Amino acid sequence: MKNEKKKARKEIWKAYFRLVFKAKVPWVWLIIITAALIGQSTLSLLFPQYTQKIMAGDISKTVVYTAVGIIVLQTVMSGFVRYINKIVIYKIDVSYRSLIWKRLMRSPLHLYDEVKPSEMVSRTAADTAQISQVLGGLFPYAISTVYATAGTIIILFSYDWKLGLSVLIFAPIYVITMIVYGKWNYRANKVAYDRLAKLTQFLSELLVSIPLIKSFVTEKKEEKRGEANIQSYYKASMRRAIINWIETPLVVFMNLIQTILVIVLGIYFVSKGDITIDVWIAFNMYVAFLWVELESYNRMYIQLKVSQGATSRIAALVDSPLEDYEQGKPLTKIDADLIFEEVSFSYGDTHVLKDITVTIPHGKVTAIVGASGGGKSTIISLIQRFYSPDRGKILLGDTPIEQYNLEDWRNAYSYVAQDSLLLSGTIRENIIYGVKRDVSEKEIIEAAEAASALQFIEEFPDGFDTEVGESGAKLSGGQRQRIAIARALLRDSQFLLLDEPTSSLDSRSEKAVQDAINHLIDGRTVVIIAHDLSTIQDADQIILIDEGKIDGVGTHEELLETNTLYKLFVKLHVESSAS
Ligand SMILES: Nc1ncnc2c1ncn2[C@@H]1O[C@H](COP(=O)(O)OP(=O)(O)OP(=O)(O)O)[C@@H](O)[C@H]1O
Repeated sequence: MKNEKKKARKEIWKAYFRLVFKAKVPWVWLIIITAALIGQSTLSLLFPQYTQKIMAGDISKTVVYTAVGIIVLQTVMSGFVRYINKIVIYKIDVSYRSLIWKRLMRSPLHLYDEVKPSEMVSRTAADTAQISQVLGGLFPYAISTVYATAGTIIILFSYDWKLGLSVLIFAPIYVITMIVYGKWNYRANKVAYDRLAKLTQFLSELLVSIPLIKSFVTEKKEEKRGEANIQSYYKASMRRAIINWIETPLVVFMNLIQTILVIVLGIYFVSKGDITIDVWIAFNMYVAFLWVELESYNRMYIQLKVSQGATSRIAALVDSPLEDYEQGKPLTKIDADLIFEEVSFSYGDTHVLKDITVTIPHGKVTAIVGASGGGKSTIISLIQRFYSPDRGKILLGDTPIEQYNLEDWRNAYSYVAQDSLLLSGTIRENIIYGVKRDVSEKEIIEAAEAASALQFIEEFPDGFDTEVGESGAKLSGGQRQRIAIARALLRDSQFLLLDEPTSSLDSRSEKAVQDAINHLIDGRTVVIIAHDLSTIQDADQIILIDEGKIDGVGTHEELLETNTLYKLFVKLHVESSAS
């Protein structure tokens, strides 16, 4: 257990170390801020010496002006330090946010299976802010505080070692108390942070599910769940506030004991003639200074501990492998048969595909059919190289597909999903999204027309300049699908992957989208997951998938003759259409 803790501590330091070198940390600014803080501490260390001189009756111009100069310089520097510090923190912030954003764009899809999108949001926004506070704020302060503490202790001893010892004897009691308190305070902080993260996750998930909540009339239930989360965060915050508050009386109490000790000992030494009153006053100022420094260790410790969660999450993201867009054979077209050779695949422990061996012929339409959850979409994901098979190979002709450059591979096909997502922006921007060549207005109009989308687009007052809203929310499902088909037409890939593009539509929209699909698939290699009998019947080849295995391959007629499951599938389909 102890060893594990030690290992975890070592790991977290390693994570800080790695992160420092992963992003563009503004080293020059960091050095400037650290130097400025050390300069400020040096002024603080000098000031009591001039106070002492004045107390001893030396009111020469040099002494008075220097003392005033120190105060003025300190005030100016503290403003400067605060300003520079903000700059450093923002610069670090921006470099980590950019780094994380780039990694999120280049991370393989399975990362998103493991981490919820709302958590990704908090990694990009909140976790990065914590790291930059630590690297840009805490580390320079820690260096200058260590410098100031060492300086104060040396000066205290140089005044009078017995008085110095009286302070130092008391310091361990203070440090131990503060470590115990610090751990307690850290736990309270952590609970509050965790509950805030839970509340944020809850809100981001629920707010995109409002239609679901309304249609199932679960508002009251969700109100209660939300209220429970809000209250739970409130309680943790209150607890944290009380524990934070305890710090003040605790420090005041210990400060009092220390001050009494210094006063009593001071009176004793002054009365004995060992030290003068001015030395004693300066000594007291240094003791007060030391307390301020010791207090800041406690705050830094808590900040460091609280930031550890964020650090390890960001380090895990930064260390996870990225998709490689650079290596691999160049490819312009997918122009050979696609061959699955004994392909098996699992999502974690869920075995989905088992020993799939099949050929998707070039230039033909292949329909994949089968019961829900059988693994049809997974086949399309494997073709897109979102995941790699656990066993077996997928070949283009006789070359394994992972040998091709990934960017070329993904540029070589077009994909239309079950419910196509659009991005906020205009209809035009969405139609040309991902089309990597210049397209004329005429081409856009032609693509929209072929996708049976022109009519509804022209009915909008702003036509192609109509804003589609977040994720295309201002359009209907059928309209979104037709825009996605227009996009696929403009990409003009010879290889198409269509994942039940009409599944979520009513029969009128389905008809419009079906017309668009017929335009799209004409003369191309197509893999289409289909549920409508007309698409299936027209396909050159049908692959019937059942529970991750291939149950039959052939044309509609062949399968009707030979495959019991297919016969049942068609019978059910005809019955459901009739009803
Ligand atoms: N990202 C994922 N992580 C874990 N399991 C997954 C993931 N995607 C799919 N699955 C599981 O894999 C199995 C096959 O899913 P897949 O989407 O390939 O089936 P499908 O035949 O396309 O189903 P449908 O017709 O309902 O779309 C299901 O049991 C599903 O729960």
